[in-house]
Amino acid sequence: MQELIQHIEGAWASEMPFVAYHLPEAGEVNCFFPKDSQLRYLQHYDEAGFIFSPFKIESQTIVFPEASSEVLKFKLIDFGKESKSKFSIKENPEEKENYLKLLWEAIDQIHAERFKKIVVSRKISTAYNLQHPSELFLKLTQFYPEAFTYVWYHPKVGLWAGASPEVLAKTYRTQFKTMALAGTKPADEDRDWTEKELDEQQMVTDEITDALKNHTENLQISERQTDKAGDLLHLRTDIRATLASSKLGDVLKAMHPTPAVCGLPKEKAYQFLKVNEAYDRDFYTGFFGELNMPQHNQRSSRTQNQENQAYKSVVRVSNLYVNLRCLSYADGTINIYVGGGITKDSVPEDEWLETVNKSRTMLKVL
Ligand SMILES: C=C(O[C@@H]1C=C(C(=O)O)C=C[C@H]1O)C(=O)O
Repeated sequence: MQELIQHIEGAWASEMPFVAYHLPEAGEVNCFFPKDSQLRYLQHYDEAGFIFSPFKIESQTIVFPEASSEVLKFKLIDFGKESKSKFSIKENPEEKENYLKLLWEAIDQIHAERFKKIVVSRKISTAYNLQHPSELFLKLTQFYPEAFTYVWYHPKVGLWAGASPEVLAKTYRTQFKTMALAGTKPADEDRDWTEKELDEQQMVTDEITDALKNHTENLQISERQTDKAGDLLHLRTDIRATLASSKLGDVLKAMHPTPAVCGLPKEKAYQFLKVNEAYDRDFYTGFFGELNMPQHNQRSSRTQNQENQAYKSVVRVSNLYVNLRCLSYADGTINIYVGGGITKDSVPEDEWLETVNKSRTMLKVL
């Protein structure tokens, strides 16, 4: 653990890129330390490494290639540091008014039947002196063991950190998994899901299923369930399929941005957001994670004349998550990114409150 902290702090102090991450419920932390600070972009989805992809489809995906990085694993130890942060941000009335205006605009457009759903968002900025990214990362792993937690840094981009509950794509050989995640309520709110929330989540399931139809076989859709993400609950449907002749890159192109983070119809919603959201989402609602990284499986095989014999197989797997419940940091400023899905039944004040609740996921670790 001490070694992990030293590695992260060493890279940070010498302004060298790194990523440290923890997959849901995993026993270890993985890290990439690229050997130089050149910014590399992904050319093809056959490459192996850790990728960091922005929301905008026309922008390039950054890769820390496996081949030119030091790739390390560290055992994760529960260090029992449950100290909640006292850090808070005062509500800014002007920010609230602007966001309510954006929400009304989105609702008006839905009533005018331009969209069925649109996910609007905002950025909350505050002065902050981030000294130790390893501390931030370990708190994330501690508070959100069920999420994909990470801290990512490149000197030419800045630092990002987060705790994402949302799988975009997992692959194991030809097996493909994703999920439709939508609908939000506080975990301590004792109420049923509303029609609005159920409808909103169904739209996401239908659209993802549709996008996958042309690229996969054997589509399987699970029952809908409630999923906990920090202090929030979401509705979730798991979707599995077999990748036929299509490659992961084609599937991602068909899926991203899903209606969990953009809207329906996709292209119109995307254009609306470009014009009406008064800031650049950057990597928020993009995706990130392991691309074609080796997974070592140890199995025992009993062959005809032999005793049990252990053998190792290596399978290349991908684990990509949507970049939600995240923050960025550069030059003494922290930005927390939050949004929510708007449908015809949305109430602006409730949607504002939802973003306030979502911001707590990151505020807790500051
Ligand atoms: C957009 C965000 O979350 C997404 C929107 C949700 C919603 O509208 O209920 C729920 C989960 C995510 O798919 C966010 O966390 O910023």
